Amino acid sequence: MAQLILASQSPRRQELLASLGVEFDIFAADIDESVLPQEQAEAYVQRLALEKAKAVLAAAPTFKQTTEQALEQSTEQRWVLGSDTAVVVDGKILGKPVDQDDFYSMMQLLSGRSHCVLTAIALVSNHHVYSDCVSTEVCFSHLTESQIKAYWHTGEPLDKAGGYGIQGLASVFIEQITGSYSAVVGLPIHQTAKLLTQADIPLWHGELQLT
Ligand SMILES: Cc1cn([C@H]2C[C@H](O)[C@@H](COP(=O)(O)OP(=O)(O)OP(=O)(O)O)O2)c(=O)[nH]c1=O
Repeated sequence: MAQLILASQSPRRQELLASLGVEFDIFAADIDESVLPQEQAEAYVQRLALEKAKAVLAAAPTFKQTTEQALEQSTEQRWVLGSDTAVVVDGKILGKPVDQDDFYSMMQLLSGRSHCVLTAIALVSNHHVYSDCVSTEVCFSHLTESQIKAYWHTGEPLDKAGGYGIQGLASVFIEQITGSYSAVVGLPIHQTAKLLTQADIPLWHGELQLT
C-alpha cells in the first residue's frame, strides 16, 4: 500500500495527481455535500476537502489490515488528500447539475460573463493537517439556446461542478481564464505539490525537490 491515499473518485483528480509522479491508492469518500445555512463558498469547499480526507483517514485502518503487505507498513505515517471544487457566481455555489433544467439554469447564469472556480485541498495524517484554497476566474462567451442544448447532449456536464468541463468540449466557450487551469479541472497542481512537500512525500518519483 502507498503512503498516500487520494480520497476521490474523480478520474481528473487521479490523472492530475499521477502527473506529479507520486505513488498513491484511491479510496473515494462518501460524505454529505450539502451547503450549511449561511456558509460562504470558500468555507464550504475547504470544509468538504477536509471532511473527504478525514473520512478516508478514519476508514484507513480497516482496509490497511486487509493484506499482509499492508500490515507490514502499518507503522508508517499515512496521508490522505481530499479536494473539492465549486463554481461560484454572484455568491451562489453551483455543484453538479441534478438534471437538464438545473443545467440550463447554470448555463444561463454563466453565459457571457466571468465567474469564479474555487478548489480546496486538504492533506491530513493522524497528526497533521495541511490545506490550501485556490480561486480562478473563468470567462464564458455568450451561449445561445442551441449551444446549451448541444452541450447537454454531449453527456459531459453531469458529473462536473457548474455543469461544464474546461478540459473537454466546453473549452470552446471559454474566452479567458485567470488563475490555475488544473484547479478548475479539480486539483491545483502547484499547490498540491507544495502540500506534498510539506509532508515529505517525494515528487517525480524522488527526482524533484520543491523548496
Ligand atoms: C469546473 C470544472 C469541474 N470539474 C469537475 C472536477 C470535480 O471532479 C467535479 C467537482 O465535484 P467535486 O464534488 O469537487 O468532486 P467529485 O465528486 O467529482 O469527486 P470526489 O468528491 O470524489 O473527489 O467537477 C471538471 O472536471 N472540469 C471543470 O471545468
